[in-house]
Amino acid sequence: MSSNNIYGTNGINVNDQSFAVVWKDLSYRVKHRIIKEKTIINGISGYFRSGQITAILGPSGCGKSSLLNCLAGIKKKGVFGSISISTRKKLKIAVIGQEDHLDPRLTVREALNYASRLKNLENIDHKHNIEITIKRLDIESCADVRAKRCSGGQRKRVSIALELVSRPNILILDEPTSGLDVATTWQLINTLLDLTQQSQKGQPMAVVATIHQPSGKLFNLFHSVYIMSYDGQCIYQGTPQSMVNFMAQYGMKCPKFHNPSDYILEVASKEHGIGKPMLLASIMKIEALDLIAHPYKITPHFKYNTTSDIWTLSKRTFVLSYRDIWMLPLRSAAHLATVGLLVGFWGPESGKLSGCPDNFVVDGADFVKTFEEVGDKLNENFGCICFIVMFTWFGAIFAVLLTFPAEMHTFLKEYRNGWYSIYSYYMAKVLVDVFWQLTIPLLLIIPAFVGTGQYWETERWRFYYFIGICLLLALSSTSMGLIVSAYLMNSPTAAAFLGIITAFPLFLFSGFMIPVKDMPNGFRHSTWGNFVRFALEGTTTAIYGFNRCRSDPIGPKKAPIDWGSLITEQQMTAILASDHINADALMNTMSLFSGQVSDEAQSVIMTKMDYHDDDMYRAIAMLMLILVVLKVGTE
Ligand SMILES: Nc1ncnc2c1ncn2[C@@H]1O[C@H](COP(=O)(O)OP(=O)(O)OP(=O)(O)O)[C@@H](O)[C@H]1O
Repeated sequence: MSSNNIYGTNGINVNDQSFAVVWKDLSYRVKHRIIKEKTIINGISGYFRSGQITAILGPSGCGKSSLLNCLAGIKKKGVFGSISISTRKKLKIAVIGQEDHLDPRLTVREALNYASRLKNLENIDHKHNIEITIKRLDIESCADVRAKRCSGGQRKRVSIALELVSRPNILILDEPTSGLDVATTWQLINTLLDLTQQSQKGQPMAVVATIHQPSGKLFNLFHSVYIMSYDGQCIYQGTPQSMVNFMAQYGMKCPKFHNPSDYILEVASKEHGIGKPMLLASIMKIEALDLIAHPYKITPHFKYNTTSDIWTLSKRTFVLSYRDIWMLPLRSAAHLATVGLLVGFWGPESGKLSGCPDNFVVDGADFVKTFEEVGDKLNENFGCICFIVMFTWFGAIFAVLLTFPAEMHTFLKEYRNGWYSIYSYYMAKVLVDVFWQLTIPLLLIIPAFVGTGQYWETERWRFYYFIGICLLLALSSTSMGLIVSAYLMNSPTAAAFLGIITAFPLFLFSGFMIPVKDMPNGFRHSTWGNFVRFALEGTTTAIYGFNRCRSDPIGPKKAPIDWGSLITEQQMTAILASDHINADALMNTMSLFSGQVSDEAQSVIMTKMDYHDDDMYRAIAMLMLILVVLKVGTE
């Protein structure tokens, strides 16, 4: 090994207390539409070690963030080469991305409290831990302020504090100084420097950060700098102080009074010609031949306390949901306002008619008129039930589509940093969601059911089944919302659009427009996955099925209708010849109606829609099945 070699075992020697991470011939390639494969990181080597802060610099788009993601294990696909570590001990890695993703609804102290409880497995004094962290990061002035009110610099510090509550061994930061003024940047880097010097349970911390164009003074603060060129290659690693000499060795003299970091960045972005970064990259490749890989692999290893995590996450999710100043009041107001519209539109008598024989046998009245009136009213009420079902679906899915994308980024950040398992997060979300889903939709379902005069007076169970089916639908739509949001987490507008668009096929094939039995084969089969169909089938059957005609309290029981006496042969001939009466529709409704004038009498709507009592149980079973499938999908 040559004496002036940057790498070499001396450079990264480690003792029992310290550790080093070494990457050799690391490449990162991604699929590309035109050139098939794009190389982002191009066979680079390097290291960082505990007790030091290593700054990664380079022109914009050279692959700094990609390198951090590879080192942190966030990127795995398309990563080639080796990343090794000098210790067998399990090290905690915390990654802080360019965006801080702090929840605006929590104060800094509250956020730290949840972080401390989620991240520390041991039973520690959380209050003490939080106070120490607040002092270390110098965020006393904003400790009791909600995150949205913190300044840019404070937000960066809070992000670091959230990770520090569990004392990570490696802290990886992507552009922690972006958007900060010179003084705040200086303060932040000094805080990071302090962290590397403070022992973490006997093990010093390693800090790696990408930095954009530091001042000369700031550049000299780093223990080690790692410079990348425009094409994802390494052109220098070492102390900032020795960089000028290193470059001068190869004919690249930093002009007097020129900031050395600016000069190497100019070289890195080929401002002084393409040959200079190529030359430095080749030299670094030769130097890296002496870089010795360590025997152990970095394997992010997280331990969880699932029960305690679910409890802490549930508390946090609950606090966040009721602190959302718009969502909860708006959702509640929308449900209540819709009840007003619904009752005003359909009226309190909407559900009174049963569609049973009693409705049609009115002494002295014109049968045809009565039948049409009853049929129309029943259809109107069927529309009312369909509206309740659709609103339940909409209300539940939109609440998720609009709120989840913001939470998703926080979840990903915390999950990747080992705060908790997906299972804990999911369970907490379900527990809290179920609470809201069992309460908010009820603001619409109960008053709408009672206000539109649906039948339940002597058979309360109809009411409970109706509510139960609507709540199952609300749970299913929430799960669907979670899946759509998760897939489209970077595009909440697309998620909301998809949410609106899916309403149409769900509604169209729910059986409201055309009874399922009358749909063409392909469409009919597709309705097996349509939870709106089953909710409509279940709720309608709960109201009109199960011998409603026998227990119908409206009017005294009448004798079965004698069609022959109601419509004489001459009348029938006249009906068939009439231009005013739609003979086909009349015959159709009459035939439906004649089917129920028996001991098995059932509401005409059941006959018309081809619903049977068992359909209610099938609807419940199908909604549960769809819910399970969607919940599995959510995971
Ligand atoms: N998955 C991907 N598919 C296609 N291109 C990608 C992918 N990931 C990164 N890139 C490209 O790789 C290059 C490096 O990206 P990266 O974010 O690592 O750069 P950077 O040096 O951190 O940039 P900046 O300093 O501007 O944040 C960019 O050109 C980026 O567009």
